[in-house]
Amino acid sequence: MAASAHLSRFVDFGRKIICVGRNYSEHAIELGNAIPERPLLFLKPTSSYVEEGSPIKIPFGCSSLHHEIELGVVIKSKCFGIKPEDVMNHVGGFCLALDMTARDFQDEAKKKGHPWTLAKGFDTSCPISSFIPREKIMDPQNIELWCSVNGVARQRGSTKDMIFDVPTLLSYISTYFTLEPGDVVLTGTPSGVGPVNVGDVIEGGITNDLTMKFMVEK
Ligand SMILES: CC(=O)CC(=O)C(=O)O
Ligand SMILES: [Mg+2]
Repeated sequence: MAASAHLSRFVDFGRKIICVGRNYSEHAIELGNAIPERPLLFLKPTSSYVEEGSPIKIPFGCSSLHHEIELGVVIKSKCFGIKPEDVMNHVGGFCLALDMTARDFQDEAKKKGHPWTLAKGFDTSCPISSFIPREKIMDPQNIELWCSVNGVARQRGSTKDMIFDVPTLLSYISTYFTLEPGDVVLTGTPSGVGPVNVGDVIEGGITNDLTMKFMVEK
């Protein structure tokens, strides 16, 4: 099956998008958050997906939309309660994603102890790259991710610096959620997150490999 066909399958099937927060200590610190003792999870609806060629839209009432570049892991087979040493057998490949975050909504939710659903799950909050087959990424803990806005570097980080590595994350998630083909796990963002405005162009990439580009619109 062609790589792009695989991508449209996971979008069309409407599977889960499970996100990990605060998985890089520098990022947790830059936003004044504690380093988590276990993975911090939240969900995005599948209506948040946006592919290259379509814009990211600033949600109504948001005055601080932030980019967060992240490595995504695409699940290929159903599993539940899987050990870290076995869980990679259920990974079909990877993708690059932006966990677009309405930071003002999130700050308000955090203060009130409310969920992050609006801040993280609005339409177009999950821009996603083409599918990267598993064989192209031999070691998911040695990937350099970058993000720029209007050609100016904002984020650059290595997946070596994740607090919880990919097998640990997937195993933890599978303790509570059945992972299914087409599910995507966003593994958290390195430091350097920041605001974007109407007309900005966000580019993201994996060094020496894939790039993706998205315009920001009202
Ligand atoms: C503070 C956050 O928004 C957490 C998050 O999404 C992350 O990637 O870290
Ligand atoms: Mg994130």
